[in-house]
Amino acid sequence: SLLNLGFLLLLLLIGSLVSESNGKVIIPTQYASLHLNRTSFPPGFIFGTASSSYQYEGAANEDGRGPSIWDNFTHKYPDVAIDEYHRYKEDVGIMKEMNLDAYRFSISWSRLLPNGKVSGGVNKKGIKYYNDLIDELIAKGLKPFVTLFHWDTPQALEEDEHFKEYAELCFKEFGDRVKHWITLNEPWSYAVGGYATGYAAPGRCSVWQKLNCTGGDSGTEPYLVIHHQLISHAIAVKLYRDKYQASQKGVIGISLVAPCMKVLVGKRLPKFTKEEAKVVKGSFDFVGLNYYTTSYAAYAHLPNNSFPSYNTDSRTNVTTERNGVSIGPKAASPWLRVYPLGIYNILQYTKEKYNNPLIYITENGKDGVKVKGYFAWSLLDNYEWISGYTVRFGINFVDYKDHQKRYPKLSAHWFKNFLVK
Ligand SMILES: N=C(Cc1ccccc1)N[C@@H]1O[C@H](CO[C@@H]2OC[C@@H](O)[C@H](O)[C@H]2O)[C@@H](O)[C@H](O)[C@H]1O
Repeated sequence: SLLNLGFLLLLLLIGSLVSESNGKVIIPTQYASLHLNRTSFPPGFIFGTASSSYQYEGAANEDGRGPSIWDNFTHKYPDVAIDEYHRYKEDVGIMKEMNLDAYRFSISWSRLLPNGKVSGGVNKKGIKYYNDLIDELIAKGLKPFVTLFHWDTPQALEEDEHFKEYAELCFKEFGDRVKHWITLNEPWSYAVGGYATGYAAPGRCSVWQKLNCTGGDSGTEPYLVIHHQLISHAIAVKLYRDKYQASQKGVIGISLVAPCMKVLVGKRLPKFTKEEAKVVKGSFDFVGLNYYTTSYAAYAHLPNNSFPSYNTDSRTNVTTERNGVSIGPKAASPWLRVYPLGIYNILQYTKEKYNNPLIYITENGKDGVKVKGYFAWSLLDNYEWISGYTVRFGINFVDYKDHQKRYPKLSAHWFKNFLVK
């Protein structure tokens, strides 16, 4: 089924990319004859789509939601996103219509805890929204896969850390029906975008890099942020395992992209204490892998007197081409090339290096290992962080000029037929 999953990703990517540009999908002949459908996958294999609260919900200042660092970073934009807060029933209907099995979404921390902490008050309307969404998914036969943190830190918390009590609130309020928890989405992206390059909220980096940052230290902060995210993740997993897993019978993991970082950072790399290491080690029932693309990496010499920065620590120059030849067909985003073999490679690497863990592809994906599920990013075109609405990752089109109306792209039709039970 590795071959099948490889072609699945390729066809979905081609379908979603080609159809958005000119409406026609030309599946190369060598794939057109593929009788690919869900029966090519093990029984119980989960097919879903993924989203996140800040990119989908909108209702940014409605029903008691507090500001997140992204509201701050984008100066209150987007208020609407794609309005899933008001249209979730319609969106669950689209998932049902597409024969999907599951929906991966994230909870807005600042919608539940507008001031970031339980002591600051729990927003009952926020609790109600997620109960309504979870109940609607289950009523339509879809499994909720819930991400606790998808980058939208409550602005009130920029100063300190209360992830554990937020996680406990979610386990208490939703854990009777949510059986798949993802603590963090891509801690690497959050730390690098937010603290090494400043391209993402809260927009910090070393001022000498001239990347429009107002403050920060790209040589130390990205590592501290990842370090504390991993500890927060592990503490939440320990809480779930100690207090909730026996009665609620769910599983908990983390969604990662796959950078590798060791010796080069030296003493700037924060150390885990013995107690911390004990809690972090093995703190997952499954690994969520987010795969988008693969790039070339060539050695890049760093002049001796350079200031330390995450951005140069790997001593590599990452490119999409080698000797003028692209690694794969261009996709909608400048950094994205279609390279299905990359998902095979990262899955095999994860299997061999991390003792063959259970894996869900939580954003775009593939197989050859214990892969239990595949979530396409994304169900709908949405607010794509620093690219706003200029790139479209949805397998359903959203008409931003006509009240966020949803329309299936050709890839949605293809996926629906692939998923017929
Ligand atoms: N976006 C990332 C990781 C990343 C970070 C900075 C630059 C490139 C890629 N990961 C996942 O990719 C998805 C697609 O990412 C888009 O890729 C193209 C970029 O131009 C755009 O800004 C980004 O949102 C996001 O919507 C999900 O929320 C996120 O979990």
